[in-house]
Amino acid sequence: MSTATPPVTPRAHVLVAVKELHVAKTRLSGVFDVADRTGLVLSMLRDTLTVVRDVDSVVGVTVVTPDAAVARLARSVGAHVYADPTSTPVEGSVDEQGSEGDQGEHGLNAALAAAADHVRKNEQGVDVVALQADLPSLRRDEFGEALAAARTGGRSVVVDHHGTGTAALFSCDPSVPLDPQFGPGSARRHLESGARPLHGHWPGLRTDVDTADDLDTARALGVGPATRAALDAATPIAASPGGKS
Ligand SMILES: Nc1nc2c(ncn2[C@@H]2O[C@H](COP(=O)(O)OP(=O)(O)OP(=O)(O)O)[C@@H](O)[C@H]2O)c(=O)[nH]1
Ligand SMILES: C=C(OP(=O)(O)O)C(=O)O
Repeated sequence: MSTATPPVTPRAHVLVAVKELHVAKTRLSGVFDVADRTGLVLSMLRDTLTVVRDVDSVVGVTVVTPDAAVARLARSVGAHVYADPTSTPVEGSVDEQGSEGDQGEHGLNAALAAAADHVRKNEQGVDVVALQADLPSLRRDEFGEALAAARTGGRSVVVDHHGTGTAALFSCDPSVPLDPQFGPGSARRHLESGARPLHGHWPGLRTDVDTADDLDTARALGVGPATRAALDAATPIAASPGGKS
């Protein structure tokens, strides 16, 4: 009789954080007005979530946000919603909301850490991933390969295409906190805090869009259908007569 331990089927829960839309993508304010920036953020989020939810080992996706429109989009593509514990609650019912106690920490990393704790409390043994929300060129096979590479243990990171930011942060050991340290220069912080760099040719996964140059890079790689439609509908400021602001 075999005494071999059956292989553990990989199970990952992906966290995607999005701030209030009206203050999103400020680095694109010279290219698009706030309406087009909002449309672009939502379309990139839709494309990112649509790819990720179809990856075999992904058993759940949670969008971490204080924004009601972002929450509605998340639910429309089958994601859960976790309201930022550090900002005004999302209108209407949310799946979960950070407690008042989280008010002591602020911003993105507090929100992601709180959401990761919540997911791990409810889904024993699941791997947790913090993934950027602005990956319009992300491909299913890339994310599947990165997840498989992360599963070799512990906490790991996919560095972005600039070599300074973080495209994705993984913790594949329930005893290892995700410990998100996103923000400018986050790749160094994640590596210095012990995350393993994951090496793979994943251009779509590594191309998060924050600047006009990033957008050109993503366009060259090819973007998802929602992002393509948003870009086709947008009016770049330089192209409009008198310039929109
Ligand atoms: N839920 C949540 N998401 C955040 C917060 N701060 C930033 N984010 C998200 O984290 C990612 C990186 O944030 P930033 O680079 O600061 O914001 P951005 O909108 O991408 O771009 P800029 O405004 O040009 O800096 C984006 O997807 C943001 O929407 C926060 O406090 N809460
Ligand atoms: C937040 C980050 O990146 P960006 O500001 O480019 O979205 C990051 O790389 O940690």
